[in-house]
Amino acid sequence: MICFDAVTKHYGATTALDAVTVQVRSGHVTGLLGPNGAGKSTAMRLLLGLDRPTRGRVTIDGIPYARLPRPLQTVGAHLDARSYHPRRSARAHLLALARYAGIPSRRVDEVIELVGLESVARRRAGSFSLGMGQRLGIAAALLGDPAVLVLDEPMNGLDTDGVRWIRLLLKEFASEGRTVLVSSHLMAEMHQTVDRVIVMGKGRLLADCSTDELVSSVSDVVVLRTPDVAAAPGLTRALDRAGMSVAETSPGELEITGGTPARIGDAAFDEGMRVHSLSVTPATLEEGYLRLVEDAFEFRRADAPSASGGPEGASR
Ligand SMILES: Nc1ncnc2c1ncn2[C@@H]1O[C@H](COP(=O)(O)OP(=O)(O)OP(=O)(O)O)[C@@H](O)[C@H]1O
Repeated sequence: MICFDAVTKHYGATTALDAVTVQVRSGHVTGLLGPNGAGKSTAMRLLLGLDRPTRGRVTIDGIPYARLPRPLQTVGAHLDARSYHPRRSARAHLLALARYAGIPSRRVDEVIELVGLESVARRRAGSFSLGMGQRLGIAAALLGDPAVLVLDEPMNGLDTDGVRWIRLLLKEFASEGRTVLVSSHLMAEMHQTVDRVIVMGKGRLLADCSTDELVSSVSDVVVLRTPDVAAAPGLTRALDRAGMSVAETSPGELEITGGTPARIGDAAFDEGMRVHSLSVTPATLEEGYLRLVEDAFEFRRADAPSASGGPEGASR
């Protein structure tokens, strides 16, 4: 388990992290989400001992990264798709890392196979595409067969196959009881990959919950189609009384939020309306995330006494 305990990080006048306390649990793929500048990379760097917190502590199973006896065998990290020597081959790069960490060289061939780089392993890494660089970075992260995996935007540059591959890899990793922390701006992909989310905004923790909880904070949209256009105003009033919100998007087509198809279908029946279709568009992680971030910052704008101070807001 990774623990951030009241972690603050200042860079001059910028507060990159503001008293963040959160845990990243084992056995889950946790998405670290937030707008640009939210503090995601800073959190990862502090976790990996690449920078020091101004206040607070970050630990991995109770130990700060710098004091881990075998760091590469404990935490595998991939922060940058181009973090290799361009003239070295992929295999030579991994061999050098393995030698440094006391990892047997046969593990290098294992991870090369695991990430699908066998055919290019002896090519200079400088000639790699962004996607191949991502695979090499992930190979390096997996080298020590670590219990914790930390990946910053690992899906960038990967093709559809590659994205699917990494999704399955991370899920399998977590199903073995390991800890996975992954950041990405690709919300549709995150929705399919992560089962927990940590959402940051302007250095603060906005949410720490399951993906399902965040998604269910926004409603599914139900679209009703009817040939009985004249009955639409009556149904709209009935649904409105029942606490749903309705928009007539075209004659005979209503877009309804806050209700289930069963409740809407029953209400239409009571109004004597024939219904030709009721289709549900499920809420997405992107919508839940956007609602959370927008609410957090609107709330602060309205209540903040000054630009530097504001209420704790939407942490939950
Ligand atoms: N080395 C640094 N020196 C000065 N300011 C920094 C440094 N690193 C980060 N910051 C600032 O800290 C804040 C958080 O940056 P960070 O890179 O952690 O955000 P992020 O959530 O990873 O953003 P992105 O999604 O754009 O990668 C930003 O305002 C950034 O400008």
